Amino acid sequence: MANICLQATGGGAYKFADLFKEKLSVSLDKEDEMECLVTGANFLLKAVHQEAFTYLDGQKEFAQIDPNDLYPYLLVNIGSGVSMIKVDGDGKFERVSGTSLGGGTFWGLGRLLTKCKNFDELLELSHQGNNRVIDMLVGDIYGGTDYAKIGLSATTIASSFGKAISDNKELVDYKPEDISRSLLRMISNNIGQISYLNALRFGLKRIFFAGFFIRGHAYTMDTISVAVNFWSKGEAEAMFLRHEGFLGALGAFMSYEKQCPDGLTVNKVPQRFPISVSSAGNKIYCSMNGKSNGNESIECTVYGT
Ligand SMILES: Nc1ncnc2c1ncn2[C@@H]1O[C@H](COP(=O)(O)OP(=O)(O)O)[C@@H](O)[C@H]1O
Ligand SMILES: CC(C)(COP(=O)(O)O)[C@@H](O)C(=O)NCCC(=O)O
Repeated sequence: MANICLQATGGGAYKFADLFKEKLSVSLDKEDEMECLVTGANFLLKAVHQEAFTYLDGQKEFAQIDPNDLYPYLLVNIGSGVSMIKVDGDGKFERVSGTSLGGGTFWGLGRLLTKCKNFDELLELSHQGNNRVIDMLVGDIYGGTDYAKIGLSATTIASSFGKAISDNKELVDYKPEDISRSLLRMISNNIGQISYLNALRFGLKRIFFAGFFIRGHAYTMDTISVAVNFWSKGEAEAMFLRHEGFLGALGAFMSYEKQCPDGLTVNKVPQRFPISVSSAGNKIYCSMNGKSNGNESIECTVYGT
């Protein structure tokens, strides 16, 4: 069997390399995860029409991104954990921060606390939940009133899951949907806050949130947006990417160009839309056809030799 080599990234490219080789005779060419995330994000933000959008109060608004005025920005990738990367250009970046409280925390704690069998079920539950049942609000502490002097309204979460200490209840007394909702808010709020602080630290105006954790979920995006808005006192805005979960894969895919400059003719994107990233005989395609209505997916096809 011919030896196929695939560009791969992330921990899995290391963890499963032997398995791919043994079972499929496929070699994994390991591409750096941060580099791939940045390459993927830069490509999408420059080439895809209506890639970035804001999301607040259920309103999705596409952002006009000028490819010539993209940098610097903060890229926040929420996978199992969270990486925060300051991006200054193509291939120019620094991972400035991160947090271990990420998508894995939401899914892991959620699984333990609710017995949900999969991520989608847990996410779905959060739709119906009410976090006030479990979260301790400022009003719970201040007898129903705001703490206006320091800018905290009665409905602000004072302590995530804090009500569980005073309720004399057991886990079984809480509804899984309320637990899921509190958990989602806790994780999303925390990520939003740390991201904003890092943007502030480096004077970055734009924060793009991506990663498979987001999954276009309204409440997740809303919570992150509110957190960024709250902590920045309205100065900063969270932005999301339509192809949020595929930055790394896209970056790894695009590294074919770097790996095989002679054997592959990769066309530069001639215009922002429609996309025709690559064409290499019968080896690689990355295309998005037709007029954009904001809902297309990008198709990437890789053929081994
Ligand atoms: N169908 C799903 N199954 C499991 N996790 C999912 C799913 N959809 C979204 N997620 C979220 O994505 C996270 C993993 O993101 P991913 O980018 O794949 O991380 P990693 O790079 O660590 O593999 C999970 O921790 C979970 O929060
Ligand atoms: C180690 C990782 C880069 C791996 O990426 P992931 O698979 O989570 O997408 C990421 O989980 C991470 O940045 N964790 C946070 C570590 C920290 O800064 O505390």
